[in-house]
Amino acid sequence: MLRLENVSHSFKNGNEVLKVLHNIQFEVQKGEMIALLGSSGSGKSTLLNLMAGLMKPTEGHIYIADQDIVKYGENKLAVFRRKHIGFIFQAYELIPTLTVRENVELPLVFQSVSPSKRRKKAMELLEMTGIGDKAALYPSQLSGGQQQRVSISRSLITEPSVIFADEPTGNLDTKTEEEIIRIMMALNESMNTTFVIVTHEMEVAAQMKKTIMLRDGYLVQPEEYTRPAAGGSKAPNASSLPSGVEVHSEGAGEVS
Ligand SMILES: Nc1ncnc2c1ncn2[C@@H]1O[C@H](COP(=O)(O)OP(=O)(O)OP(=O)(O)O)[C@@H](O)[C@H]1O
Repeated sequence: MLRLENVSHSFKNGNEVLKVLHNIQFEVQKGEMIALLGSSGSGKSTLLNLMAGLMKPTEGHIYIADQDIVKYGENKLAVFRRKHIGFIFQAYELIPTLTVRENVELPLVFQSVSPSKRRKKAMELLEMTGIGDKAALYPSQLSGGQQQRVSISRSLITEPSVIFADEPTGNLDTKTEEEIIRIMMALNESMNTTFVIVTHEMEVAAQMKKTIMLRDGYLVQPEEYTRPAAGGSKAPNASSLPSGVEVHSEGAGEVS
């Protein structure tokens, strides 16, 4: 479903080249829900932008639905994104002048789906996320958790191959965070939608069946995440993982 092969990325600042991702390799199967965990600056957003086709990696290949999106030009990529990728953002990113239902419908407007079909599908998703009764309200009339349910409904309406959620509970209290995670897990089960959830919160990651961790741009094993590296920024190795946690770290071991 989603496969990264030897993905590396560097940013250029003047004459300086900063390598922020090193030989990232992993695979996410259809219907899986994984957490991408890492502290601030570890490279999570960069990796997310690459996987979502918003940036191109310096090296490597990214396959989504068996297509290498790295080879795509801008126009093809934009079409591909609309069809295959859904987003959930930390700050919800809802349009304040549209009602809840209209916000959820919006991605289908760009796909020229008829108004009655759009409305029906939006209402189904709002019922599934438990806010069908809020359809006629505006985002500002909703709590943070309710706004995130709108955003989740919107991300699902195009039936994307994969949904990338960037710190989806970052603005929410613990109880609401649990609700949102529970909703995403239920949708993952019932719709078999693939989710990649970016977070720096261990509590969120702990609820996922599979976790991928980044530190200093390398994939690492879970204990490496909390333990400071001896002797500076070293690429860790991966072995003896707790059950249910899958970490791939080919290429780790080099420090450049
Ligand atoms: N456009 C850019 N130009 C130069 N360096 C960048 C750029 N974007 C990110 N970086 C650097 O890349 C590294 C990884 O940043 P990234 O935003 O991917 O981390 P993150 O794990 O998402 O952090 P956070 O949790 O704080 O959002 C950081 O050292 C950052 O300074």
